[in-house]
Amino acid sequence: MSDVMHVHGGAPLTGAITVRGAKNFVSKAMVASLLGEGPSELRNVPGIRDVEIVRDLLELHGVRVDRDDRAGVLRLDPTDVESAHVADIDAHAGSSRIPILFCGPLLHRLGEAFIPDLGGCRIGDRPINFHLDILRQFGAVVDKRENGIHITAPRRLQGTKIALPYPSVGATEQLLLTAVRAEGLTELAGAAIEPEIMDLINVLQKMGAIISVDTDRVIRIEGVDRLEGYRHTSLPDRIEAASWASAALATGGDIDVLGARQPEMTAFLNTFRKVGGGFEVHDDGIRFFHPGHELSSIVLETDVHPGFMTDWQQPLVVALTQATGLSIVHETVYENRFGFTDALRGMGATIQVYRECLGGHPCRFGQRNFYHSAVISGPTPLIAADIEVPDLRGGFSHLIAALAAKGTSRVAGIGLIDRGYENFTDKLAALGADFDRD
Ligand SMILES: CC(=O)N[C@H]1[C@@H](OP(=O)(O)OP(=O)(O)OC[C@H]2O[C@@H](n3ccc(=O)[nH]c3=O)[C@H](O)[C@@H]2O)O[C@H](CO)[C@@H](O)[C@@H]1O
Ligand SMILES: C=C(OP(=O)(O)O)C(=O)O
Repeated sequence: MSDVMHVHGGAPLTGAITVRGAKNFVSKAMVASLLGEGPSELRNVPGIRDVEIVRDLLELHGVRVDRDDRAGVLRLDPTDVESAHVADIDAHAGSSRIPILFCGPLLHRLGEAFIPDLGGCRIGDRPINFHLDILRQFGAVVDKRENGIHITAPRRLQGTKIALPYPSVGATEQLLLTAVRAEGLTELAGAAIEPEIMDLINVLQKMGAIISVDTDRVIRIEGVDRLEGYRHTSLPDRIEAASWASAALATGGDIDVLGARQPEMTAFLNTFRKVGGGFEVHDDGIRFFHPGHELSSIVLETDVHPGFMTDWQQPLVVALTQATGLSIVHETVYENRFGFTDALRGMGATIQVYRECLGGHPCRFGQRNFYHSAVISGPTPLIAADIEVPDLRGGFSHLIAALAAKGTSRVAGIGLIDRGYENFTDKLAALGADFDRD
């Protein structure tokens, strides 16, 4: 399929679509299957590229993967896990953030692992220093190579006490996937507590792990000698759900997001309401709609859970171009997540980015050279343009902008969006969008 879409915008998106399992959970649960003695079964798995990447990596390590795409079921059998050939793994360099999470499970099973350089969205430097510090504290030896890292465990990994300088999602998952089979107790202070992490803890507990989570971001794990396979149904993708909600608002539409759930989206729903968006939580999902009157400008800071998630920011900014007055958005999780606003400016949006922390609280990126605050002045009608998709969420935001804009936009690099949005062109068609993807 072509990587270019021609979008004939200017009409509201209306109708119902379904979201399935969360990109940021399913890929981790797939890695967790490596820890089990027997097969695991994961349900509500979306057909996105990140799932394919992790499936390939698991297969390269000897995991047998059977899938039923329609039903969204993956069966993962790690009985014959073996070291993969470095050259094969190397081919996955730059593909996603997930390979670094193979460290703990592979060290427990094989005593060594080669991890290719990571990919994922280029929205900041995204170092892996917390991950490596954690692994070293468990007793692993890390050797940096040209295209990745080689990591070994000269003896069984030992439980340890760690405090994270920032509640990193990936580093918390690294710790969980390593501590569950390490010898003795592990305590993590300053842990991330995103819903996807809580669902990973559900999976690990089903496998036989002993994990407790305190309300003060402290997680304690008692290592065990053996874990079994699991059967689990993924929580829904709250980022995809919020993306469609923002699309409804930006295009003046009405989208029923089947599968979306309220508990993981509290912070988003509060903000959506403050902007003036309407929503209705029902048994099968959440319906999001434009209220038919003016939208309100807001002041917003992204944050770790339970705050307003950074991955919700880019789609919502498009909707804020249609709100009356000045909105301020302070991005505190990534230092470089406003690059996508260049294209929006080219489409008629009035958005200025600043180095200062404008949201109210100083963050790690203040007084440095990072344009991590944005002021959006609206409402401004959007006009069609030629756009190049920069990353996953920025790309979806550009699509929303093209759908809201009158005229025909050419959106290139659309394949990047497949990494995290299942069948998005079918869903757009179901919502009445007018486009060609040749
Ligand atoms: C696949 C996946 O689940 N991706 C999500 C995950 O990314 P990911 O797990 O990569 O994000 P982190 O929570 O680790 O990153 C948060 C911040 O910590 C910094 N950091 C992180 C690790 C480290 O070793 N050193 C360090 O400095 C990062 O540069 C960033 O500024 O959580 C992010 C925050 O909710 C989401 O935006 C991503 O969608
Ligand atoms: C930043 C994201 O993903 P990743 O960590 O996979 O790059 C995202 O999903 O918005």
